[in-house]
Amino acid sequence: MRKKIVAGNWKMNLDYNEGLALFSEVVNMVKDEATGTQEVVVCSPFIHLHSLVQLAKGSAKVSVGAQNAHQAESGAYTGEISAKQVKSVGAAYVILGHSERRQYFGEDNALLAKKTDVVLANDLKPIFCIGETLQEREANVHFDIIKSQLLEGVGHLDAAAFSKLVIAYEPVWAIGTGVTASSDQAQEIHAFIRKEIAAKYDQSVADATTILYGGSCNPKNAAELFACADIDGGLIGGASLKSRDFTDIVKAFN
Ligand SMILES: O=C(CO)COP(=O)(O)O
Repeated sequence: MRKKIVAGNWKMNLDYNEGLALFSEVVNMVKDEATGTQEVVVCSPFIHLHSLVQLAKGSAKVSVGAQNAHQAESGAYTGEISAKQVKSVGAAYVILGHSERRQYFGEDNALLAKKTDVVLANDLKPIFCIGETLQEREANVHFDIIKSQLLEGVGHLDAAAFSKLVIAYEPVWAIGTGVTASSDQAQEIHAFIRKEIAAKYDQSVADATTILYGGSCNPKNAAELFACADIDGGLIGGASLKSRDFTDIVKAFN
């Protein structure tokens, strides 16, 4: 069956020492918790990755991920980081397609398809984000948007490659706003995503795909969201910056 995952996305927060201190607390707190969460992933800025991987050694449950990788294997791309470089420090995951990358850095589905290929070729697991804006939801085109983000971004993969992905549904209107999708709204979209995966591949691929919810997820609403049939965990922004809140979300799977 699919894995239950809680992932933190620190975004562009925390200096080096702050990140190490927070991560050490999370590793310690998560260690002893009885929870249905099978894997805890922390997606940090690049500067932390190597040290976090070292700190995570010995923790069966905690993995480390990056928040982006360039679509080229290597080359003259000043300021960029490749998937191979991320892999070389021992990270396991890379977030791709986050709405902040789509919005502020112009990443579209075609570019994200290339990034997905390079990330997979380097034996890293993409956490592939999709989700509609408020205007798209109000215009009632959110299902079309989500379907095209899914199919144009990762629909070119064969079933074996697709099965390495984690999908994250993050409605843009819920990110950092304090407005969470209701559990009914989130479950509706998660079930839709799973149905689309089944249509593209088959039911066994769909049933095995972890689909995370992200957007103002916090210790108060996590249990209700995670109890939904098609919600397999969370991608947590703001609340991942506080060890107690993040660990309480990890504990919300019971
Ligand atoms: O964007 C997110 C995670 O990737 C969600 O952010 P918040 O949890 O801060 O709303």
